[in-house]
Amino acid sequence: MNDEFSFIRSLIAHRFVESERIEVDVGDDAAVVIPHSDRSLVMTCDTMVETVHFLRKTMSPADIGWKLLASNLSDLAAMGAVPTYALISVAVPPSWQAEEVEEIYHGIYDLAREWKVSLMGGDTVRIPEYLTLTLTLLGEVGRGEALLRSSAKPGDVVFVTGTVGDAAAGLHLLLHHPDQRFNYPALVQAHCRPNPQLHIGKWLVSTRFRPACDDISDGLAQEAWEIAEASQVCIVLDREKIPISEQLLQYAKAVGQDPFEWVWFGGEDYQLIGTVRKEYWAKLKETVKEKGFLLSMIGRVESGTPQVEVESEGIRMVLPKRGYNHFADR
Ligand SMILES: Nc1ncnc2c1ncn2[C@@H]1O[C@H](COP(=O)(O)OP(=O)(O)OP(=O)(O)O)[C@@H](O)[C@H]1O
Ligand SMILES: Cc1ncc(C[n+]2csc(CCOP(=O)(O)O)c2C)c(N)n1
Ligand SMILES: [Mg+2]
Ligand SMILES: [Mg+2]
Ligand SMILES: [Mg+2]
Repeated sequence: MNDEFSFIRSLIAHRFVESERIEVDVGDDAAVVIPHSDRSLVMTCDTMVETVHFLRKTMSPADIGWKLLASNLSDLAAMGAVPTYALISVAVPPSWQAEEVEEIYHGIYDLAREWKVSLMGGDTVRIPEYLTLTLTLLGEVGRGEALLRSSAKPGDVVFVTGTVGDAAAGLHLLLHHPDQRFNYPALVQAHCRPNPQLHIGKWLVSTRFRPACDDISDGLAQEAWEIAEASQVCIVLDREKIPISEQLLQYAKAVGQDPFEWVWFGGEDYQLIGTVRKEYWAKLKETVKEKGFLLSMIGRVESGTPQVEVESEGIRMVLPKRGYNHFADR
């Protein structure tokens, strides 16, 4: 890598781009697109830093690219939005080769193609030590239709998509028992190649039930707390109803770990947690089967102190407001 500009050309050479609304493409000082006049613009941004979000031994370059876009798509899914355009900033240290960064872009493009996200530009700089990637993602949702953390109401049902805790168990496996990776493919997949729940987010908007919604990046407990606080309600989760995968239970047993540590506090599942009026839940559940989505009822919303409680065998306890926190040790 000895020329910034030819490096950028090689990165964007294979990009996915599909839009009739592009007025000025990559190559000028900024990109220009024509907005949809009748839809609201949704904006989000997430960063991945080597040593904090990945190590060379936990994820391949293509996995890193995939997950960078997936974590952003997941925030749009949580808003019920449809993704459109992305910008990527890469800060490359001397320890990373140009070809490896190109591999990262292949991972990004694989997922971008799936969701029709057009890469409209970015920035490329050097950094002394650790690879750092930031993706900014734009999307759209109907006016006033975005799903909010603040719309949970007493009486609502709490739901979650997929299974939770797998990504954290996968990380544990890749760090401590990498030789076991082929025995627990779902855990490795959950950590390295999460699937953002955009179909479900979009469908939730289309029902017009106005559910509350949040994506699980920092852990089920943390995200449930975020809904409880934003909506000023008490969320009561039923421990026995939390969807946990067979592989997570098997792996936890094999390595003598408490599965619930990953389930509650692990994070990076990129599933959705939300709440919806009780009378709409039955209707949701019907459609879910037809569509092949995995959606589980895991609790209820009550009035009272804004917090999260867990109920198990008739005993209720406050679930600690804990999850992944970048500054927890400061
Ligand atoms: N440095 C920042 N400057 C401005 N706004 C920020 C900054 N960091 C976060 N935010 C905003 O704060 C809110 C919460 O951010 P947060 O990063 O916790 O969301 P998230 O992407 O859902 O979580 P995660 O980062 O765990 O995926 C968002 O609206 C986000 O845009
Ligand atoms: C090597 C390594 N160590 C720890 C973790 C766990 N981890 C890092 S960031 C994060 C929360 C989501 O990030 P953010 O809040 O920035 O979106 C989690 C659970 C990892 N993935 N890799
Ligand atoms: Mg964030
Ligand atoms: Mg989020
Ligand atoms: Mg996020």
